[in-house]
Amino acid sequence: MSTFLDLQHVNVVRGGRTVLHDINLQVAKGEQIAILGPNGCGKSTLIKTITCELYPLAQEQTRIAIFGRPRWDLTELKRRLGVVSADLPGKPTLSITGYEAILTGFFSSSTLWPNLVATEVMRERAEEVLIQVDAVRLRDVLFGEMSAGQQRRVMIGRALAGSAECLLLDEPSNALDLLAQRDLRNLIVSLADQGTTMLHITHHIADIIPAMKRVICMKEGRIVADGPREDLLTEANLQWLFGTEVSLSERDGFFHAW
Ligand SMILES: Nc1ncnc2c1ncn2[C@@H]1O[C@H](COP(=O)(O)OP(=O)(O)OP(=O)(O)O)[C@@H](O)[C@H]1O
Repeated sequence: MSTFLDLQHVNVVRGGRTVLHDINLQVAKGEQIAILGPNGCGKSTLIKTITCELYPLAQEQTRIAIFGRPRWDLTELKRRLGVVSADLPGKPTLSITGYEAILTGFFSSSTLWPNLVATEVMRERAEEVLIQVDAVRLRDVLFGEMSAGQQRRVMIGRALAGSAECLLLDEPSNALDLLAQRDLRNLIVSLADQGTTMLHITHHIADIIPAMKRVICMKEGRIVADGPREDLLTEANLQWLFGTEVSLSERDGFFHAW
């Protein structure tokens, strides 16, 4: 199986402090992985390192390869990686429709600026994506008038439109109500069924869908465990990871923690 990501001995500094320590991580194309860890342990920093928004310290042993390549044109990399977070997109996105928001994925832009002309092929693909992410009803709704759950759905469509080969999901279910969380989870299940490579950061254990067979645990800037979900989604491990009492139950392959 070919490799999506290969990080070796990666250290990242932010604000003068090392926040990622000696990260070693290999991800094959087609894998679906959950990343868990307490606030501030470096999960988002890891995603930003993969998207080349942050760079590791240049050290002798450090290696970073994304889709097998150490160097990237950032526009091309942005197209091949679909990042979806809970952050509100910029102001220009708020006044475009769901359909237009999906089209912006082809240009990695925040809106359809006048110089960006969508081809017929792009338009057809955007219509397909609306169906793929079950957002046809949001086609003509202004992004700024959608609920947070609807916006997340369209943002996943935007990421997929540009033919992203890997989805990097950074706590996309934050601030969603129970129904929107479930809808988003179902969408992630269907994308996993289609073989989409995914790295999914979440604080909601129930978001770690059964297809995510590999779980990575981070603590204080380090990967402290990387293994099968059945070994790591245990009360003892989550208690140790988060430093608090955790009760866990399982139903239909989904875990619930409280
Ligand atoms: N812009 C920044 N400048 C300096 N330090 C930062 C910056 N952003 C984050 N950090 C620091 O980097 C460390 C890792 O932060 P990061 O956001 O990657 O953690 P996280 O695991 O994603 O947290 P959370 O679960 O709260 O989103 C933290 O100590 C944080 O304070």
